[in-house]
Amino acid sequence: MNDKRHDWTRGVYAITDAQLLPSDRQLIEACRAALNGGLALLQYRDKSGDLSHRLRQALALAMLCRNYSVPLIINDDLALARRLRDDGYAGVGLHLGQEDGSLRQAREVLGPEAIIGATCHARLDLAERAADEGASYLAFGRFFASKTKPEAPPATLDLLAEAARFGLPRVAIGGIDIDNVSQARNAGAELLATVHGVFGGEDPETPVRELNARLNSTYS
Ligand SMILES: Cc1ncc(COP(=O)(O)OP(=O)(O)O)c(N)n1
Ligand SMILES: Cc1ncsc1CCOP(=O)(O)O
Ligand SMILES: [Mg+2]
Repeated sequence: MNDKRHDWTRGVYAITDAQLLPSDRQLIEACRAALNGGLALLQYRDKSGDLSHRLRQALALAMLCRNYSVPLIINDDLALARRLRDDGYAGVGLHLGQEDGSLRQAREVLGPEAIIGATCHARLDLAERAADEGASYLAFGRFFASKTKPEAPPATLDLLAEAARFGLPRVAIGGIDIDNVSQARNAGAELLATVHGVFGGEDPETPVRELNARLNSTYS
């Protein structure tokens, strides 16, 4: 991470989706537009299982994010995050769900500076364990109906206030869009993560700017 001024702990956290962005060109152009709108974090989320495809796309996104001083978060894949950091992309981090391996081990592999996020669903016990194992942020949700993961377990917004005790940035995820982003923010989320809220339309820059307009005045 080469720009100490970028505060990744608050704002819009966009997550890519291969169904919405099927080609390399669509992925890069959409992420460039979203970054122009002002992202706190960008996550590359690929479920193809094609490791060469994943490496090619992740390298392109790591180059792009470095130009904007925005950390790129790799979903699921510790080896890929490690490869990118070893290749000089110091801002690259990792997001781990409950089925994606040990956060403690990921912290040992990636070192103390890497951003490593954890899925906590609607459970404070998972948040406590993740915090103990070295998580950089805690993700809760889904709070609203999700087009991307309708099957994700539901959570209620009061959970976010309870999660303040861990002293880590709180991420809200699941159906986050311009109509409910203020609700999630006012409930305590510092980071607002979304797939369709940013990449579901034609031009990602506009929704990111609109989300930021709702959020910026709420941070002291
Ligand atoms: C910021 C953020 N929060 C939650 C998730 C979900 O992770 P996970 O439960 O591992 O599910 P998949 O996204 O891997 O299908 C996330 N990716 N990012
Ligand atoms: C990855 C993930 N984890 C819980 S909900 C979700 C999907 C978020 O996508 P959307 O913002 O389109 O609901
Ligand atoms: Mg996962």
